[in-house]
This record gives sequence, structure tokens and C-alpha cells, in this order.
Amino acid sequence: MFNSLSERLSLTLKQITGQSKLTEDNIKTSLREVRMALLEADVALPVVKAFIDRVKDRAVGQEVAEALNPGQQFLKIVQSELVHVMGEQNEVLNLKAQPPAIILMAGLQGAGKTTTVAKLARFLSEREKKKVMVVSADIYRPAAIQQLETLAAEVGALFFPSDSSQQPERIVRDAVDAARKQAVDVLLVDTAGRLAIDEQMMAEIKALHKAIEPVETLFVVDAMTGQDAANTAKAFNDAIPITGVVLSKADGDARGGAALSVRHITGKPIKFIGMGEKTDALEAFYPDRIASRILDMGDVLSLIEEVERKVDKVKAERLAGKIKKGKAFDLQDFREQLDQMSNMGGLTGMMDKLPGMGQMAKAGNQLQGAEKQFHQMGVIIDSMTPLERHFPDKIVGSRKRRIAMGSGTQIQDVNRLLKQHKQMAKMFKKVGQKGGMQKMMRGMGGMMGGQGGMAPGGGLPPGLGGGKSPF
Ligand SMILES: Nc1nc2c(ncn2[C@@H]2O[C@H](COP(=O)(O)OP(=O)(O)OP(=O)(O)O)[C@@H](O)[C@H]2O)c(=O)[nH]1
Repeated sequence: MFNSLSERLSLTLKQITGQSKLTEDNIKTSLREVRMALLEADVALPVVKAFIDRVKDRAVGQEVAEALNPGQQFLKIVQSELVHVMGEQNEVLNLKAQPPAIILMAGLQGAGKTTTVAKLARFLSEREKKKVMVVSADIYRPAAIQQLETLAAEVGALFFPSDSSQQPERIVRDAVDAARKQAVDVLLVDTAGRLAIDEQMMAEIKALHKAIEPVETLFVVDAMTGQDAANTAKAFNDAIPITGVVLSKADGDARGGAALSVRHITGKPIKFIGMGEKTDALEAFYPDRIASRILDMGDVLSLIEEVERKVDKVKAERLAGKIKKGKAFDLQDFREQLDQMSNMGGLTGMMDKLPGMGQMAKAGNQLQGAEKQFHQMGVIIDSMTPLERHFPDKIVGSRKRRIAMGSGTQIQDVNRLLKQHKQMAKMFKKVGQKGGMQKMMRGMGGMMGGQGGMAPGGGLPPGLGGGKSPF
């Protein structure tokens, strides 16, 4: 995410770090570099201009903190201006309405509306404990209604059926009635996309807006379209006031132009970012956290939240208890650890959020190689019987060949997995015997489990933002 911008800015800021003093001259060079970095990231020109002016004013002005050197000082100003340009704070959804609170979703074709409706439904029901209903008013693409129905079932939201012979206005009015009768807290309304913002789209959505008076109107834009995303959102907002923007596909956006332009150009906040195709890949938009990611300073808070949400605490506690009691770490335990890691977005997903690791994550090939290997290990373990997973030492040569065949791998892959597991099991045994559990958990960043892994600040190695482990 935002790799190119982050790389460019990190380089620029490194250059100025060596300076003993911030002068008009060396600021000029650095500002030019920052400007170039922003333009290359496809940030809209008025935003770049305003950004550079503010950084310049503050850097040349009276902001000398004694504890900082000029490079750090400059970095601090750039960071706080990045936060400023993205809107300072996270803006939460406004759900204060006579139930159902209605959220109208709009966006261009393929922007990611339907996926975002499903993600939001999941977000609201899982995290906010709301009863959610979804409805599609897209009568032009029958598959869109079906797509929403499937996704609704996946995320456990109520689905209000509609079909392409109906009028969008009728559909949404009926959905509101149904939602009211079923005591639904939030009704999410998916609408048809268009290739561009045209009169027909606006007329239809205006009518819908009038009919249901949504408490939130969210415009979904594809982050990869850069500053165009901000301009499209502005054009839409000029016709119907939106309450916020959802930036989809931010996971594939190396530039960051949309994230940095939307607020300034539209005056509206980005409320969420889409970070993948799956229904759990939605993050609330925090300007300060995104600024840290852009500057490769990590986003430890998001990582901790993710650990808390995604790590299966029951399994992690069970493993911690097992090891403390000196019981064997078997292949089933190993499999569960692989699953936990994959839930966390794999190695690359985690690295991206650790300070200073962004560049490493970008170097990516090795990481991707490791991810592939983890995936392969999972498949191999799945091809074993429960007994084999529990007693891997008993797996004989002929079974290894069958396991390799069953998992589409080679016998040497199976051997490698068994060897790696043996080493891990040995380490766990030693740790269990010596009561060195705490030390090991701390060393492993607590990701492998135990109470410490789940506590805020305990999920990361000290020095990487995790602070003291509660162990
Ligand atoms: N990588 C990634 N892909 C996404 C994200 N959000 C949506 N997509 C993908 O983008 C494509 C289009 O998403 P849809 O949700 O169907 O888009 P839409 O706006 O409803 O499309 P129309 O109904 O045709 O206007 C799908 O392949 C989604 O899986 C995201 O945050 N990250």
C-alpha cells in the first residue's frame, strides 16, 4: 500500500536528516523532492500546492523543538501535514437515526460498491453488534442482485429480495418498510453503477435519496484511479451531498494519490478503506495511521487491533497451556499457527504495518516465497490423517510418498516440513520445561498465542512498538 510514495518520501527525509540546521536552502531542496513525490503519487495539484505551502510555513517558522534534530523536525512537520490533509481524525459512521439508519451506497461501475456493502454489513454486525439488512436497487445488472444475496448470506446479514422488473424507488421503499417491521438497526442500500457520472445516474440516485432520506450517503471510489477518484467524488457531491467516501482497493494502490486528495478536493472525509476482496478487508480510515504507513513508520495500532480481532484466542490460549504443561507441539498445532498467520494477512500484510518494515515488505520476493512455503505446509498437513498429525515420527516412507502425492508436492517437501516441525517441537518442549514460555512468546512477538499476544502492546516485540510484554 502506497509503496512508491513511501519509498520516495523516506529517501527525501533521509537526505535532510544529515543536516545540522534547517535553512531556507535545504528546505527548498527537500520541499522540491516532497512535491515531486506527491505529484508522482498522483496527488491533485491544488492539494500538493497547499501541502507544500503549509510545510514550508511551519518549517521556516518557529517550530524548533529542542529534543529534535532538523531532520526529525522536518519529518514531524511532514507527518502532521499528511494527517491534516487527510482530515485529522477518523470520522465514524453516523447511525443516530430512528431505526433503521439508512446508508445509501453509490459509485461508478466496478468501484467496489457491492463488495463494500457486504464488508460494511459484516463490520456493523460483528463489531457494532447491529442488526443489518441489505438491498440492491441495481435493476440493470441482474447478477448484481444475486451477488449481493450471496454476500449477504456469507456475512450473515438479512437480504431484502428485489428483481430487475421493479422500480428502484419502489424497491427501496419496500425495503425500508421491511427493515422497520423486522427491527433492523441499519439498512444498507446498494445502487447501480455507471461508467461516468451522467444525468441518468444522478436523476435516479436523487430520487432514491429523496425517497429514503439516508443518514449516510457513501461514495465508493477505486483508490487506484488516483486523483480522478477525488474529482469523481466531488462531481457527485456537487449534485447530492455525500457524507463520506469509501476508498476501495487501497491494498493494490502503490501511489496514494486518492487518499491524499479526497478530503481537500471534496471537503468530505474518507470513512473507510477497502484492503482486499474478502468481506473482512475493511478498515476504518485513520489519517494518522495512514500517514505513518506512508512514511514507513508503521501502523502498530491497526496491527494490534487486527491481532485482537483475528487471532483465535481460544486456540491460542489452549496452545499456551499445552506448552506450559510440557505437552507435545504436534502438526495440528502447527497447522493452527499457519491459519492464524494467514488470517492476519500473511507475512506481507503484517510487515506492512511494522515500523521500518515497509521497505522490507517491498523487497517482497523472499517474503512471498516464504508465504508460498507456509501455504504448501498447510496443504501437506491437510493430507495427513489425524493420527499422523499427532505422531509425525511414525510416518513411514510409503506414507510420505502418498502424502506428497495427495498434496501435489514432492517427498522432499514433506521431509522438510517434518524437519521444521521437529525443530519447533523441540524448542517448545525446552521452553515448556524451563518455564521459559514468557521469554519465547515475547521473542515471537506474542503472535503465536498466550494472553500476552492478545493484549494491546503485548502483540509485538518490544522495540517495534509493542512495549513491554505482560509476560
Ligand atoms: N483488491 C481489492 N479488490 C476489491 C476491493 N473491493 C472490491 N474489489 C473487487 O473489485 C471488483 C468489483 O467489485 P464490485 O463490488 O462488484 O463493484 P461494484 O461497484 O458493485 O460493481 P457494479 O455493480 O458493476 O457497478 C470485484 O472483483 C471485487 O472483488 C478491495 O478493497 N480490494
